[in-house]
Amino acid sequence: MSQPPATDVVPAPRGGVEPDGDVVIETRGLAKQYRGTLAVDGLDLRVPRGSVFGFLGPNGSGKTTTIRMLMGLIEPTAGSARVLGRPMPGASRAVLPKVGALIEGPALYGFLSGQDNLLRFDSADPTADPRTRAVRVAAALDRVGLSAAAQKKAKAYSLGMKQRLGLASALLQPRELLVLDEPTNGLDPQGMREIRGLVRELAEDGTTVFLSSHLLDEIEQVCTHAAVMARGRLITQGTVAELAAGTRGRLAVTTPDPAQAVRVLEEHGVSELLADPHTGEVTGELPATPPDLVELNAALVTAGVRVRAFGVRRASLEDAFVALTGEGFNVAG
Ligand SMILES: Nc1ncnc2c1ncn2[C@@H]1O[C@H](COP(=O)(O)OP(=O)(O)OP(=O)(O)O)[C@@H](O)[C@H]1O
Repeated sequence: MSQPPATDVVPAPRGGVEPDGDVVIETRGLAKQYRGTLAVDGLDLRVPRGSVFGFLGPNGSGKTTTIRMLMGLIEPTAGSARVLGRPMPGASRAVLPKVGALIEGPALYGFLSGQDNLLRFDSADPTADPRTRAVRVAAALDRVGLSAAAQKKAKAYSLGMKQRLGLASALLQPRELLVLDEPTNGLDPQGMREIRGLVRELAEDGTTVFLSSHLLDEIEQVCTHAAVMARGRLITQGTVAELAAGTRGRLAVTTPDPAQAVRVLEEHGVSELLADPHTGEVTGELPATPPDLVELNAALVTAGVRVRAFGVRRASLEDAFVALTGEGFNVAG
């Protein structure tokens, strides 16, 4: 039998990112125009295989529209998208069986049990083998921790349980890629923790997970990589560590003398100073060559500023977002 010749030629990484073969989602100039709204504008996205990729942006920034194009549910106005190396929507039939997707909440029948919902999903899949159906449904329920509630009607499930059942439906078949649109939306902190734990476990098993969120701390907690969207445009993408390292971190001083503190800090090169009159906290951006923090603190005290707390806050993705867009990460409705 003839084998393709072995080759050790690996395509050169472009711009420090993974070679093409290791990218599960790639878009070029992807755009979607609705009447009067450019929902997605010239998107170049690269999602490395094996990553937990956070697709981050305030409400209305174009995340769902992008996901719908990636899943072949709507046609782009311009540009192209490849998922698992194949063009979308053209190759939907070949690609979608390898992708588990949960978009805008699971569509469940409330009057059916969790188990019966999954049996129904599975029988609607023409590629699913009916002989192994019961086993696969049981395994999916077990995977998301719903075995004990399998016989309960879905309408009696909590929101978190419904979301987990939705995830189970995406896990009935082995998947190379999971696409989750705002998987923790509306969940309480416990429900969020459960979903985050599940996402981590799935990633450990080798599934690439692409999840959208408008919650920065969620992305920081669970994702290895992220892309930041604002108003339909990609602001940046990379590893979460790289994104957060793009900002220097903010100095924070708590004091009953904020006006004086602002003056002293300004003299020492601290910029973008903000004083919160309610908490007495003064924050600011340290200069590129930061002053010695011990001396800075001493300068405040010498100038008569009473210092309750003093420190540098670790740069977060939120800082990165604010630095990149010049706007706060407020959910824009
Ligand atoms: N079917 C549609 N027709 C017209 N405009 C739309 C349609 N779908 C989305 N939009 C608009 O496109 C923009 C992007 O919406 P999209 O839902 O993709 O954002 P999002 O980041 O996913 O936000 P959310 O988290 O609120 O869903 C918004 O201004 C929205 O109003």
